[in-house]
Amino acid sequence: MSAVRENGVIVAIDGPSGAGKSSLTKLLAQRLGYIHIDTGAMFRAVALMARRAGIAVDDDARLAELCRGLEVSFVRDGENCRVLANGEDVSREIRTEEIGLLTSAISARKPVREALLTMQRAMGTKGGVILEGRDIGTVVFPDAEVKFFLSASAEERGRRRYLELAARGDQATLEETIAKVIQRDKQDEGREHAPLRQAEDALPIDSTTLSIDEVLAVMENAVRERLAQGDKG
Ligand SMILES: Nc1ncnc2c1ncn2[C@@H]1O[C@H](COP(=O)(O)OP(=O)(O)O)[C@@H](O)[C@H]1O
Ligand SMILES: Nc1ccn([C@H]2C[C@H](O)[C@@H](COP(=O)(O)OP(=O)(O)O)O2)c(=O)n1
Repeated sequence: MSAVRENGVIVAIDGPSGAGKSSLTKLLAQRLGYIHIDTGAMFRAVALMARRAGIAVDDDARLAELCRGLEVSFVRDGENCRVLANGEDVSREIRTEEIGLLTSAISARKPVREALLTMQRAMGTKGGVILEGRDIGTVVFPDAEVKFFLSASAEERGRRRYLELAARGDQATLEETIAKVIQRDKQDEGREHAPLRQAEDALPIDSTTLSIDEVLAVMENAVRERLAQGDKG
């Protein structure tokens, strides 16, 4: 059990694409007054900048150089959070399915993981943060006080992503979207460095048949129970 941190505890929410990590992290952060750290957005920013620079996904030397010169920051914009890469608002560009697939490949590269690991630990060490991603509870903050592993069936996650894309005018079919979700799962789970997996001490939540509010209630209760324990020393 780690010493009480300056700003509160660290909450880790890991899980596959479409499980609800971003939605729940945003809501839980609002409920707790915590900072929301979208680590996926950080990897997406790297992928966007690499594509712009024409860097191949396996060119580790150039990816390492890119990361050394990259600052990813989050700026509150009312209810939402803007993602800045070296000061440029890339919030929309990083959310395309093309960047999502490219990110899955680039995030498997060791120099990229090492660079973002340093940034993520610097952002969260004092606590009072909720980090969402694939390896928060296993690699970034193995001593996080509260860990969740949020999942859902591939079909349900594909359906959610399909509805999200359709709302943005994307023409992808449901079948195509489910296939892409499964492809990303395989890439995220099968890579050598920091693969997606459930931490042994994470609370698993299968959201396949749960609403966002039902998942939020489970998460908020678990965090408040842990905070109460901390008060007892
Ligand atoms: N439990 C749920 N039930 C129904 N829809 C959900 C649920 N959780 C998330 N969603 C929806 O699914 C889509 C993907 O959620 P998101 O939070 O982006 O997942 P992730 O960050 O894990 O990829 C969003 O449109 C979101 O509103
Ligand atoms: N901590 C993290 C976060 C994301 N990634 C990788 C794996 C994902 O395929 C991409 C994009 O992550 P993101 O969370 O934005 O993707 P989803 O919203 O879950 O579809 O980045 C990672 O390797 N480690």
